[in-house]
Amino acid sequence: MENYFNTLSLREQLAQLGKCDFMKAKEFENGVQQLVGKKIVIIGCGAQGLNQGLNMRDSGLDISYALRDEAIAQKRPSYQNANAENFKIGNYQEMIPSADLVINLTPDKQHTDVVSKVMPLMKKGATLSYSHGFNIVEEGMKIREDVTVIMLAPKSPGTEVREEFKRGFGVPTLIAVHPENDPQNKGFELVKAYAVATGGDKAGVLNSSFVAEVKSDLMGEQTILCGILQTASILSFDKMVEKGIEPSYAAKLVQYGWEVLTEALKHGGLTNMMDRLSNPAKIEAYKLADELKKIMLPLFNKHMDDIMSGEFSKTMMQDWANDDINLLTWRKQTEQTAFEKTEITSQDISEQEFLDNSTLLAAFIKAGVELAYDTMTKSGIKAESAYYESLHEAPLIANTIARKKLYEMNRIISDTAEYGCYLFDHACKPLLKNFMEKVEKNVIGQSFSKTNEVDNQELIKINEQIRNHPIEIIGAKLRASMTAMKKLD
Ligand SMILES: NC(=O)C1=CN([C@@H]2O[C@H](COP(=O)(O)OP(=O)(O)OC[C@H]3O[C@@H](n4cnc5c(N)ncnc54)[C@H](OP(=O)(O)O)[C@@H]3O)[C@@H](O)[C@H]2O)C=CC1
Ligand SMILES: CC[C@](O)(C(C)=O)C(=O)O
Ligand SMILES: [Mg+2]
Ligand SMILES: [Mg+2]
Repeated sequence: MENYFNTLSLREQLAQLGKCDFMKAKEFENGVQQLVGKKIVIIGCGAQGLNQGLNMRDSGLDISYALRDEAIAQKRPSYQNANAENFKIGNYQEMIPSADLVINLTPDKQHTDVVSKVMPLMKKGATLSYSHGFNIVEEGMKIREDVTVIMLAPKSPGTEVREEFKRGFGVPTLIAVHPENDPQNKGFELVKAYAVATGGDKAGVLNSSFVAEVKSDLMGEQTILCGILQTASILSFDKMVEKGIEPSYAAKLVQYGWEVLTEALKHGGLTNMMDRLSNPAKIEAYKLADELKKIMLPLFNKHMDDIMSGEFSKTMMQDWANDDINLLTWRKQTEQTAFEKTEITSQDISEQEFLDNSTLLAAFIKAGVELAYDTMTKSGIKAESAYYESLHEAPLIANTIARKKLYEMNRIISDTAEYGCYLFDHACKPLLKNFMEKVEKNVIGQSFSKTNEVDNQELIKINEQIRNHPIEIIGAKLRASMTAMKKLD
């Protein structure tokens, strides 16, 4: 098997990377009809498997689970997840031959093995689905010619796929049909119905390609979504403690600060998030973000280049072949950080106090979102996709940190995202050493506004620059169609 993207001509690479059509509500008029009465079998019942299955069943579809024999025999968490929700469960031999749609929601590392086992059992003309295109694009997996291959990629952790659905909303979703596997020309209608069943149509669906999904998803998760949040959490916590802020207060400020800031981001973009700061703090956050962008640009470019060339996937697959030695070591190290181990204070912190005392966190979000968006769009990824993959998803990841810090984020995201997040984090922290040495507690841990005045002309210029960044333009357009978006409880 060879990297599919690298086998394409440049023309075809650009065409697939640039495929990204924002779908109108009326294109979903048929609802879930195409899947009603079809037997849908999900393989794996983890972060995506469980939550997509629950949404699809609530949408009136026939959902059951195929688990590997040992998961059933040992009643592993996947079995317990499916069983507790009263889903029908069986092994591959029992479940796959009668399935019309098989949804592979096992970890990316397992896809070649799982798909190779499942493919001979699939009935003629059935459909196989993925939620991330790594196996097809980076590993070059070939699927039987009679099988239709589709992808529905929620731009969200699995837990939030469910939470947003329960709120009557959804998460932005990329859908695609693999051009090499659509023998009956039915993939598009099926995957549209699948998007309605998971709730994606309420938040925004992009008709995209496997290639565009993989290259943008890997970039978003490694940089702004998980990498930046991890790096900035650890550095900000350590800085506060070094400057004498009570550790339990510092831990709480970081754990929940991301959620407060990105809730403002979700509803009104960077403009609204920055407007929620005091004017002196906004100016300071803007300046810090500018510095951060200069320092981190080469790292963002490196991640994008390595993702595009296949270098990233090659090194991660070497780790797979090496029993995940790097992933497991880095996971353990993250569990041992002082931020992770510090109990949070029971003291109440008001929403405004979170905003006032987190100028540096706001700067990290602004720098990370704009850099991720700019790097992706300069590499051929479309604006809508880059927006979902940076700004819109950041709050959904922040929700996981608010539950149980970085442990929860890294547990909920895919192993692929977790690996890329650590890779970024380890390269980023040393780059930020000099920057962090200059940081004082007036930008993290305490309020900036008390001691500072505002130059009106400077503020006007900064407001204009924040509002006119291209991500704010596309964001306002996309959010205008998110009429069902709800605020956090
Ligand atoms: N995590 C997320 O939120 C997101 C994930 N995705 C994509 O969704 C897919 C699923 O990821 P995710 O939900 O994180 O996966 P998980 O890590 O949650 O694992 C899913 C399930 O796979 C089963 N599994 C593990 N190894 C095997 C194997 N060798 N054979 C069969 N089953 C196995 C596990 O059950 P058991 O070990 O009990 O058999 C587990 O319940 C990936 O392609 C990922 O990139 C896309 C968007 C977001
Ligand atoms: C951000 C990580 C992710 O891509 C996701 C939740 O969307 C993943 O692979 O888990
Ligand atoms: Mg993703
Ligand atoms: Mg991912």
